[in-house]
Amino acid sequence: MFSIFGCPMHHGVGAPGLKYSLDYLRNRYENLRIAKLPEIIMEEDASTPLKNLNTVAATCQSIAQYMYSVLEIGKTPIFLGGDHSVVMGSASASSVYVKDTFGEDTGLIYIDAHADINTDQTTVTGNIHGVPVSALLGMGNPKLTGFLKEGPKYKPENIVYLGLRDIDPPELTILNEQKILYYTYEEICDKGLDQCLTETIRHLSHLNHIHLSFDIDSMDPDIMPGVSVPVPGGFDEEDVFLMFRRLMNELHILSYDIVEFNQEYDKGNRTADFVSELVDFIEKSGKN
Ligand SMILES: NC(=[NH2+])NCCC[C@H](N)C(=O)O
Ligand SMILES: [Mn+2]
Repeated sequence: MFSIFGCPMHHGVGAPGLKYSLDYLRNRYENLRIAKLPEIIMEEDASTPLKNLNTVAATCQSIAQYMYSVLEIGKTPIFLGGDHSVVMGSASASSVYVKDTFGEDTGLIYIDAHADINTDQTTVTGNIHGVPVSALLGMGNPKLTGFLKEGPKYKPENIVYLGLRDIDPPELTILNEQKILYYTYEEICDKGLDQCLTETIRHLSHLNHIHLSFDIDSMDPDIMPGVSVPVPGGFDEEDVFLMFRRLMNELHILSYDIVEFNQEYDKGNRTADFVSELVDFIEKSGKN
């Protein structure tokens, strides 16, 4: 059984459209009349380049607690953003739950145009949705590395990225230093998506639990314009359904995120409709 819930996080990027985008989905689609966790607004100080740090941290902590309780009652979470900073809450919950319950590590599949692996030392924008993966690795500001439990939540060898096409230079250094497996969109076009999925599946097949985090900006903004940080090129609908179908059939997916839908930039509800269809697809394909 699935539990679908969301958080209209926007303080990780500061795009105002994200504030109402989750409500837009909730009002428009019957399958998305979902539980909603609020952003928890905190007092901020100016001691860090990370914008809205205390607010994002408090909100991620509440996401992590809610998600952990969903996993505890045996449901499969499908979590809707908000900006991608929310993955620090959701993916932390999956990792801590799996460690507490089975004593095992969790894997992370990150489908995104961006690597989101800056730190407070490397970020140019100061937007926290650009740093969550380093936080999950235990790097960067300590306010972002202790959700539910102190310390790293994922090992670099248990992470795979699919579809990167906008990597900041310091992010490339971190990806290579950490020896994280990543497929750029260009490489996927060269090799073929099926081959890259086969390799992804092989790389993660030793894991019994995987968190799948899907950023809509991994898709071509000409097709899916409703995102805050569009990058030219990217996946189409068919690619995304193929990825989800194979990953769901051939790996053990414990939990899902779908993030970064921004209604302000959508055209003719194309992106909104797709979010609803993707949730439907996951629910129908899910074996549980
Ligand atoms: N989840 C996203 N859309 N992330 C975009 C990050 C963009 C850029 N790399 C930054 O650090 O700000
Ligand atoms: Mn992202």
